[in-house]
Amino acid sequence: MSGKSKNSDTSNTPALSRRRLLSTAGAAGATGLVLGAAGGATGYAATRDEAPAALTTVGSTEVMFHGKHQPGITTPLQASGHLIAFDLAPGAGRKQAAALMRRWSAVAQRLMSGEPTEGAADGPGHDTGVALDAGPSSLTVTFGFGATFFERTGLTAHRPPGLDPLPPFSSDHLDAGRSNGDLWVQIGADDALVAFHALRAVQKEAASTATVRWQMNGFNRTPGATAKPMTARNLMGQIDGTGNPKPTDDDFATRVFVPGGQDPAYDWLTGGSYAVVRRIRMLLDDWEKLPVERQERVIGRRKADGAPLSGGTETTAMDLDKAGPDGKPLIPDNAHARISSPERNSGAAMLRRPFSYHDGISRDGTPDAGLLFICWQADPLRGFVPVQRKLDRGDALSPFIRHEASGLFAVPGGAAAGEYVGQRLLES
Ligand SMILES: C=CC1=C(C)c2cc3[nH]c(cc4nc(cc5[nH]c(cc1n2)c(C)c5CCC(=O)O)C(CCC(=O)O)=C4C)c(C)c3C=C
Ligand SMILES: [Fe+2]
Repeated sequence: MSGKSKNSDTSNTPALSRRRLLSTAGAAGATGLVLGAAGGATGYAATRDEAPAALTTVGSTEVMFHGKHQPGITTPLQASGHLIAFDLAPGAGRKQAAALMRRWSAVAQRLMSGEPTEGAADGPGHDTGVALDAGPSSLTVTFGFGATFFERTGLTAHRPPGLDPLPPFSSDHLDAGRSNGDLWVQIGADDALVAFHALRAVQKEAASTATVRWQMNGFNRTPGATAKPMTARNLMGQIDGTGNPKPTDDDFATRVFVPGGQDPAYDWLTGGSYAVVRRIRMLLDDWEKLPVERQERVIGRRKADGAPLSGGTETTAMDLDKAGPDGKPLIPDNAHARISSPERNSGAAMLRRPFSYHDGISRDGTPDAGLLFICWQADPLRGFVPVQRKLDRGDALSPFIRHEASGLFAVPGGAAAGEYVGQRLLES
């Protein structure tokens, strides 16, 4: 696995990075927990010359930048994530946006392969050194365009209908300042410093072309923290992601990626996808007061192992018709998993790929924590929108969550070698 892409859609020959060759972080891989314990308490300082050793799988795993689809969509969840949205600066139009996408793509490619950025010491491309000792660590950088990007760049004829604004939902408590944006970048990595390094590089390259509109930070479980790989848990403690479409499903690609052969005006989006981003706060003080059996009825699945309340294991299909001895359905009528299931939504499905977030404690003492819900689909009107409409009308989870920010972005297909992301739109 070492040095190989985990993303089959973007897999390619792995590059041996300079950073990896110079790395002394391999010592962490070799000594593992010992370094973890000592390093954590006292910091680590080499006391004698130590031969560089191979990086662990976590550090050395590289996801390819070039490919049919952008990385960060089917890539396994990473431990650390940053979302950042930009607005084009006054006076910046199509030409400046194209130059920015070219710069961002070059930076993303270098960082994802474990190389530092390149640039003059006093320029935006100057590497900050934050990730110097680390390998690629499954870094992905994914770029998207919001509806307003097309007006700003004079490309409204190429704005796809899938970018029409999301409808309002009764449960929305949206903060406009933390919603939408001309450009959106999703960064994920299995090392927090590698992810932060990429965030700074992306922000600095935006230079005078685009200004930050909002930025959010998230996390997931660290690879290796569980005895076996498993579906992630969220901050409510639930196993979250079980019902996701699987890359092995026959209809996976048609559900998640925009097909070719549509209106030529939107050809640039072939192989791309739409990302719906929602910052959903969890009202954890209320949730944690519920006994586990009630929590399980809210979702319709068991907390310990994610199995449906109709029986079986996590991977057993939910039996929505199965009733208990009292004649009532074992998976309650308002259970979140029932209401959101494709079976109850004319097949509507999406690939959920979230990060958890914790932004500290609010003045009232409650944690500002929840889910940076990101879902991917070929068409939001056949993915997020119908499902959220239905959830909005009677989901048992609703009293325990609050949608606080929202974004919808068209994410172009992956860049071919020698191309930058979005080139097919910006040079159409
Ligand atoms: C509109 C889409 C969805 C929002 C918003 C949403 C928020 C949300 N969900 C959980 C926790 C769980 N969701 C689960 C399943 C599930 N959720 C959605 C959609 C939205 N969730 C779908 C399509 C599904 C899959 C349904 C199916 O096919 O069975 C589950 C069960 C496990 C799983 O399948 O992933 C949990 C748990 C939270 C906490 C949350 C907002 C904070
Ligand atoms: Fe859900």
